[in-house]
Parts: sequence; structure tokens; C-alpha cells
Amino acid sequence: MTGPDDPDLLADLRGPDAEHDGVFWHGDRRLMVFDADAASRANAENFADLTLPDRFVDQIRGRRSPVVSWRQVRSLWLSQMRVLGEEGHLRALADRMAAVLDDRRDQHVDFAWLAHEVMFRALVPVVLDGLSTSDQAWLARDAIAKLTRLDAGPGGQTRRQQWQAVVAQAHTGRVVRKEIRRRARGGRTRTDLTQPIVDRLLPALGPDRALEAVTTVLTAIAGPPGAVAGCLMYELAKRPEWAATLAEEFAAGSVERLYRSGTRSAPIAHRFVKEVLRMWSAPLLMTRSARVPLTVRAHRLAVGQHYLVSPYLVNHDERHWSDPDTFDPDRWSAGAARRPPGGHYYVPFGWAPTACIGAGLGSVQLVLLAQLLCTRFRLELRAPDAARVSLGAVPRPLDFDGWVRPRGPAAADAT
Ligand code: HEM
Repeated sequence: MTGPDDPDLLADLRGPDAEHDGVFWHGDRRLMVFDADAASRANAENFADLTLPDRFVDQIRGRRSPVVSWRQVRSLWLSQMRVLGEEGHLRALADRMAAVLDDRRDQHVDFAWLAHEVMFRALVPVVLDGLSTSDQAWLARDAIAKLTRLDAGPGGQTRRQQWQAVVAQAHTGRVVRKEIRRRARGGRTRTDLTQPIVDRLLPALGPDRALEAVTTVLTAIAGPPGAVAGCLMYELAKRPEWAATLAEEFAAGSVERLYRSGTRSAPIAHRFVKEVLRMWSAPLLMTRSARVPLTVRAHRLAVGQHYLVSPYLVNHDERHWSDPDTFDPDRWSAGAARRPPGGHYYVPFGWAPTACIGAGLGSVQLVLLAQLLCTRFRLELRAPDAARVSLGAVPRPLDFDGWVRPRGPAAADAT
């Protein structure tokens, strides 16, 4: 767990949160909306009619662009996500994760950063398939720069890091723009999240808004998936009894079945993943700007005022969860003593209508990662007793470094 001197972004918020039942003003007039019902309602009202901003060229010329609702963009992605969750795509996703782990084998690594790398690199082709190695490397550099900024906090980056971040972001823009243009000219088609945007929405969106849509997903896969994966590695490393239970479950089934039926074929691993997602939800806080006048439990927000929501605090709310700070995958078993309250009290993927489009794939990917770590690889920690999780912008294991080792042939055969 978190050490007393480690960062805790929520330290000043827990007291007022309990005192005011989850809705209160904090500091410079920002409303904290940590109550599950209030957060869900505020998000629904705020984003009910979300449309994309006008194109840049139209803004300059004082014209209106064709109206495209965010719902249209999301619905194309959600359909494509179903295809991307099929057997062949899951196998390819797992192969890409295994390749990153294999590449780092026997080197001294920070596991929290490794987790980001494994998740992000494996997910890039889900968003933009078929990129050259050097273009993929630019996307990874951009993601690392964003994560470094998150990790360092405001003003915590050196000028060199800031400059590298600008360069990486510019290159990512160039890579995505080039790929959209190539596909629009009738080049190759791919099964990824960019293709339906090009095929179905490009004329209405225009190139700059299409670029914005694709980079939104690239940003989304650069943070929470890796943060949660780092915590999954942490929980597996700290709880050998759970690692052994999961290894047994994976050995009893085949990995091919896992690709075919996803989380269904590994119910214990799925419970473990659900609990990691609850216990270590990322990000800790999300800032929203009111797009319409909002009233949250009699607190009024004018357009442009900010409010903050927290999947983490909702998932740890003592009013709804029993022993919320205890890591207990068994709470997800049928008939468990600590029952989850269900519904919108469990929000590791946020709230409709902007809830994560990758919730299903993200969960399966975490199960696949657990499978790799219980069967083909193992983590050897440099200082097992020192490892703990701090609560910065995202939950982050500290002193969590060591070596990825291959498992013996007997364990590999079990896959
Ligand atoms: C375990 C993995 C993941 C976690 C924990 C996670 C978590 C989140 C959270 C908390 C949000 C904010 C939702 C809100 O605004 O209320 C979000 C949004 C989003 N996520 Fe994920 N995510 C994961 C995986 C993925 C994957 C695999 C993809 C796509 C390949 C993805 C794409 C997105 C997108 C596009 C959004 C923005 C949705 C919108 O604004 O409409 N995420 N995610």
C-alpha cells in the first residue's frame, strides 16, 4: 500500500469528501463531484449533445462546419471494437505484448514503465494498423513524453523534456495525418479504429477533425491501460498465492480458448482483473468544463466552470463498498460476503455518454497480460518488500523494479 511520505493526490480531498457526502467546493472554485449518482448525472447532462468543434479553417473564415456529433464517432468505434475483440485480433494483441516482454527479458527495468510500454505498444495497431517501425516509435515517444509530464506534475519537467514532448507530438500529428491521407486516396484498408473514421466520416469531419479524433484514442491508450497494468503486475508480484491460483486456472484451459471466448474462459483471472481495476482505478481525477449550466446537488456551475470527478473515489466509497481499501478479488464471486454494490458504483471506465470505448478490450488485455505473467514470464523484484503504490495522477507502483525472467519449459507447455 501507499507509504506515509509517498504522493497522495487525494490526501486533502478525503476528509471533505466524507463530510459533504461527495459533493463540495475546493480551492479555486472547483466543484468536486465524487458521489457516484451526482457524477453520473453531471456527465450525462454535460455531454448529452456533444458535438465536435468547427474545423480550424472554418473558424478562421467565420463559417460553420458540418455538424458531427461525438456519438456518431463513438458508435463507429464501438462497432469496430467488436471486430477487434475477435479471436485473431486477441491472439495478435497477446503476441505483441509477449514481444515487448521478451525484448526486455533479463534487463533491469522499472515494471511500472514496462507495463505502460507493453499495453501501449500492443494497442497502437488497434488504433492505427500497418505503421512503419519508425512511425510507431514516434507514437511511443509521444506517449512516453505525456506520461513523463503526468508523472512529474506541473512544472516538473526539464526544458529538454518539454522540447522533446513538442517534437514527439508534432511527429505523431504528421504520422496520423499522413496515414489518413493515404487511406483517403484509396490506399490500403485496415481493421483498426482509424478506418471507419476515414471511410464513413472524413468528408464531414475534414482532415483536422479526423486527426483530432484519432489522436484522442492515442492519448486514451497512453495512460489508464498502462497504469492499471502496472498495478496488476504489482498485485501478482505481492500475492504469490493469487499468482499460483491464476497459473492453475490458465494451465487448466488453453490459451486458444482465451482468445476465442475472452474473459469468460478464465473467471478467476477476470475477478482478479476487476478488483485491480477497482482498487487502482486510473486516472484518479478527471477535470471537466461545464458545457451547459449545471446544477449538482444545488451547487450551480456556469458554462466554463470546472468540476472534478474521480473513478477512484467512487470505487472506494465506503457508503457503498465494504472494506473498499482491501484488495479482494473474491468480492466478485457469486455469494461473496463483500458484495459489490453494482451499477454505477463501479466505474473504472468512467461514465456514459463518454465512457471508455475500450472497456471490453482493456479487460481482456489485462487477463492476457496476467496469463503471460503466470505462464511464460515471471517478474523478479529487486526489493520485494519495498514495492508499494503511490497515488499521483494515476496509481503508480514505486520501488517496483527488477527483471523479467522466462519461465521454465514446464510452465510454457501449460499454455
Ligand atoms: C484497462 C484499460 C483501460 C482503462 C482503465 C480505461 C479507462 C478510461 C477512462 C476512465 C476513460 C474516461 C471516461 C469518461 O470520460 O468518463 C476512458 C476514456 C476513453 N478510452 Fe479508455 N481505458 C482503457 C482502455 C482503453 C482502450 C483499450 C481503448 C481503445 C483502444 C480506450 C479508448 C478510450 C477512448 C477513445 C476514451 C474517450 C471516450 C470519450 O471521450 O467518448 N481505452 N478510458
